[in-house]
Amino acid sequence: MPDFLSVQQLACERDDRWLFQQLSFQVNPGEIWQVEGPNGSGKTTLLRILAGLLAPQTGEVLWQGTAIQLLRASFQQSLLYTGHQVGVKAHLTPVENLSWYLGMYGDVSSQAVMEALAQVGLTGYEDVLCHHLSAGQLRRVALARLQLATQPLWILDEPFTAIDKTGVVELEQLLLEKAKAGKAIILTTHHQLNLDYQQLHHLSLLDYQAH
Ligand SMILES: Nc1ncnc2c1ncn2[C@@H]1O[C@H](COP(=O)(O)OP(=O)(O)OP(=O)(O)O)[C@@H](O)[C@H]1O
Repeated sequence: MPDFLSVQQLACERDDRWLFQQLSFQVNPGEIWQVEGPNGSGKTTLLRILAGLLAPQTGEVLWQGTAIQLLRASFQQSLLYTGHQVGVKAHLTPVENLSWYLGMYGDVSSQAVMEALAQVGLTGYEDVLCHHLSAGQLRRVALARLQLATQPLWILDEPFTAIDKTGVVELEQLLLEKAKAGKAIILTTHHQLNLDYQQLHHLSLLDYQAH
């Protein structure tokens, strides 16, 4: 049985500078991987490579044994990727955003959408246009997607940005619950995850810098 996601000998150069070299690791269901490193060390770049949005100079990413660039659509169907931007449409309400987003992955009942919004603390804001919401509330709309996401692999770039203390604890618990249910989660955050979980791994990009 091949690894779920296998990262092999990646190297990436930006502006004549190697961000990382000889970077290999394997991700399996139930694992959470926190990618660490200072500003500019290449965390977002690595996540974009893992999501198939950027090609590395060398190395490859295999999804269940096959290089992701050969899989394209089937890999994208298996992946939930959230970038730096919240990816929420300002001219739609939270309900409309979630319905639109989830519609791409199949039917989700409106009750499930309302429950997901309630779980991220947006009760009462379901039908407010998103451009009237605060930065943290917008981030929470994006996080409501995680409540409903069915993809087995999650790649989350800075999901804790703009989230208040209560939201941070709630998001940590959500990630834990989903990992225990079998999701594989790779994320970046400058926040120290407060998770007592044996399958939490730390990957420091400082260990893969060129010497
Ligand atoms: N499109 C691009 N073209 C050229 N260089 C880029 C591009 N995007 C990022 N870089 C460079 O790559 C390096 C790594 O950037 P990246 O965004 O991956 O870092 P990061 O570790 O995620 O940083 P932060 O913690 O600040 O979010 C930076 O030096 C940046 O200037």
